[in-house]
Amino acid sequence: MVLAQLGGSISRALQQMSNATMIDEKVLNDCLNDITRALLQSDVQFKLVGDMQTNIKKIVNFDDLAAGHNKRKIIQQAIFNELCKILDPGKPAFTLKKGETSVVMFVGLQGSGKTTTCTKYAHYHQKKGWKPALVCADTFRAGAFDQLKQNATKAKIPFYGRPNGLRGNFITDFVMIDQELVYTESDPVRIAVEGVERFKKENCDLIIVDTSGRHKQEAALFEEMCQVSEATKPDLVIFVMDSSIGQAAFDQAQAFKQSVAVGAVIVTKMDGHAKGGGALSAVAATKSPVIFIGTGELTDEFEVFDVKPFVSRLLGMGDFSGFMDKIHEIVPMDQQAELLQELSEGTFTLRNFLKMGPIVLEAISMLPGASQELMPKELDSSNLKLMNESRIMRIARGCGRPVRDVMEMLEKYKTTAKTWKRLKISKKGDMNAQNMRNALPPDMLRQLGGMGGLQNLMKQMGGGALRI
Ligand SMILES: Nc1nc2c(ncn2[C@@H]2O[C@H](COP(=O)(O)OP(=O)(O)OP(=O)(O)O)[C@@H](O)[C@H]2O)c(=O)[nH]1
Repeated sequence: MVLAQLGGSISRALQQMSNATMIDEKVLNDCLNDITRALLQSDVQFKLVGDMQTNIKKIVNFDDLAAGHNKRKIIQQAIFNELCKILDPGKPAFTLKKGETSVVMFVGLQGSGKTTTCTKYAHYHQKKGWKPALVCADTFRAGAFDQLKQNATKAKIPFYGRPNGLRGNFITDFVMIDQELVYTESDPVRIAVEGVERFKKENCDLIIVDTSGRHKQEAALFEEMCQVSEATKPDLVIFVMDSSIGQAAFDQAQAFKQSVAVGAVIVTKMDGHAKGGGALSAVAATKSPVIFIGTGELTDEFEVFDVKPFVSRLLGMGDFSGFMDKIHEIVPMDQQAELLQELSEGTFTLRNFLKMGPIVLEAISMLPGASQELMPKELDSSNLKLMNESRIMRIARGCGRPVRDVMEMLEKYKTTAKTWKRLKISKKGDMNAQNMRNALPPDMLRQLGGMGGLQNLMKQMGGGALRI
């Protein structure tokens, strides 16, 4: 997972501070230096890091803190808040209104994942009862229209666009497709307007306009993007950003923000292993909220983004509400009672694991102490006793998959079952602080401020007990 390394480094710095017998200015400075180093190594912009350090020092002023104050907690909270501040501009994104047509335009650098994300966004809203449509105003990249057409067809979403003619010195009006002459259009403004008008007539309530990828150095393409925006008058412009973007992120994002009215951000490829700090800087540059993240190439590998649970997860403190949402999403209604029964007994069968698929690992990664950084280590070091060699070979032959795949699946199952057993969720689906305490590694519990800190955290995350 992107930012896993940064999250791990910050958690370790906090952990070291927690281990100190007394928190004084030196301990705080050491902790802040470690965090600063980790942020800079992850490509977070220098100025952002400097501001963060200054703000934390202002909040944690040892002269002002009376004896008896829990300095450890105040420092942790200040770091948490500062990380949230980078990602949260403090204003909500435009919300689509049912019964009205909204036009949403996607912009971003080349290859950031706009076309893929347009379909994900449309599909997400389609599932929620919207009537979305896709318009391909990317006449620059050969194959962009075909990609959108293919994605849209698969997701059963209406689309509009034309195969692109040649750009540059030659503009052709026709191309041969499947032995037929097809009229092409290379003016993205015209296509965007035609598409929006058509879908307005068809009473679509969410019209998504995909545009070409561009860099700030490409003045003509930036001008073209402004023209598409002026012509279609989008209610919301979404800046799509690849999470692996490095140091150049801040300037690029700022250039987009200065040219069109970026109102929200979607960060893609969060399933990768990039450092991710550049993406944090770019989000800050847009001063717009992140609304979704892309977690894979598939259409439903897309998550609503919430700042606090995300930062909490990044720091290894877990995202309980996200965990429960995921479980709710992946377990069919009619199977939930059976699963609850198993969870209440602290058991988790292989059958259940297979039913839920690999996505369960994603859910497990939201639990405290189960950071993405740690999980592969756990998987690699586990030894499965249940299955002997001949059984594994037989399963591999039976399903026509390599033995390695079977082994990998069993290892994943074992890790999942172990975490599940530790959690022991009640039959009603409650996960109370006591259960959590049992599930947490002792170090982590100390870092959260003991049982009291844990109870507070659970309150913040949606009540003392969370329901499935
Ligand atoms: N792993 C992963 N891959 C992604 C994600 N989102 C997009 N991709 C992949 O990124 C590549 C580029 O995605 P596109 O959607 O074509 O990007 P684009 O921004 O439309 O590209 P241009 O139109 O050339 O600017 C494709 O291979 C996608 O499958 C994601 O969340 N995770």
